[in-house]
Amino acid sequence: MDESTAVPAIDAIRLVKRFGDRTVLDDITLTVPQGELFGLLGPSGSGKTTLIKLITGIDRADAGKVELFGEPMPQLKMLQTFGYMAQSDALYQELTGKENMAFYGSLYGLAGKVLASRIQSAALLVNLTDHLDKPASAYSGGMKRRLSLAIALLHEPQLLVLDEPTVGIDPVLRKTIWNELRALTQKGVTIIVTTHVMDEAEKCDRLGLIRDGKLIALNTPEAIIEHAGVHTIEEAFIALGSSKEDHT
Ligand SMILES: Nc1ncnc2c1ncn2[C@@H]1O[C@H](COP(=O)(O)OP(=O)(O)OP(=O)(O)O)[C@@H](O)[C@H]1O
Repeated sequence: MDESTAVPAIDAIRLVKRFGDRTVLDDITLTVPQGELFGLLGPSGSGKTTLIKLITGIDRADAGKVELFGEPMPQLKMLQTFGYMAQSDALYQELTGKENMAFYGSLYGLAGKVLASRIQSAALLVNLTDHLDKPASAYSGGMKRRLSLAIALLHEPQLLVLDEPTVGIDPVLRKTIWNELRALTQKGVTIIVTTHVMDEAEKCDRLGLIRDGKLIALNTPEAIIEHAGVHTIEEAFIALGSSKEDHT
């Protein structure tokens, strides 16, 4: 491993985030090496999105720090480094799929033939090629998610930050997308993804289990299963990760 790949893609150190007097993230330390497919798993409200927002610099921590590729966050120049797919789609409803992609692509400095070819390949990946000329308002929820994913991929970032990317996407396409995510990591891209889908969690190189703002497990899926003394990630998640909030 050379010097540049030895720098972790994500280095989050002792992160604390409070909303009012409520501590939503409590002393989270997490290092994701380059090329890893890392999954964040946790009950609803456990703090996954908040952690993602601190990693991308969208929100600031009350304590602790985040570095991406050795650079402290937040930092404007780092915006080129990662692609972010938020939980809610930030699409222009009146623009077509292609126009949405062209708009976001231009924000990343893409233009001309390069932009056109990136739009085509990203659209192909998420199976939207035949729908590129429809307005986003005419897309289903799953199509909007796919368009958002395509946008996150457009500038071929070194790091992909995906907050529940496959919600509303059918199982066949989900599989295709996960195969592609794996292919991207094989090219050295780092991916951090939040998910509620257990078979997706099992595809990750390592998982972080969050509960009530604390990282309660951080390991490979196999090691987490073994440590919890169960047979599947779903059982491990229930054994380690269930909270009262989740059973209401
Ligand atoms: N801006 C905010 N102001 C106040 N509380 C917030 C804010 N953002 C998040 N929270 C609270 O922080 C906690 C963690 O929220 P977060 O969205 O990170 O959870 P999550 O694990 O991503 O949940 P889900 O799986 O449902 O998306 C929740 O209790 C939420 O209500």
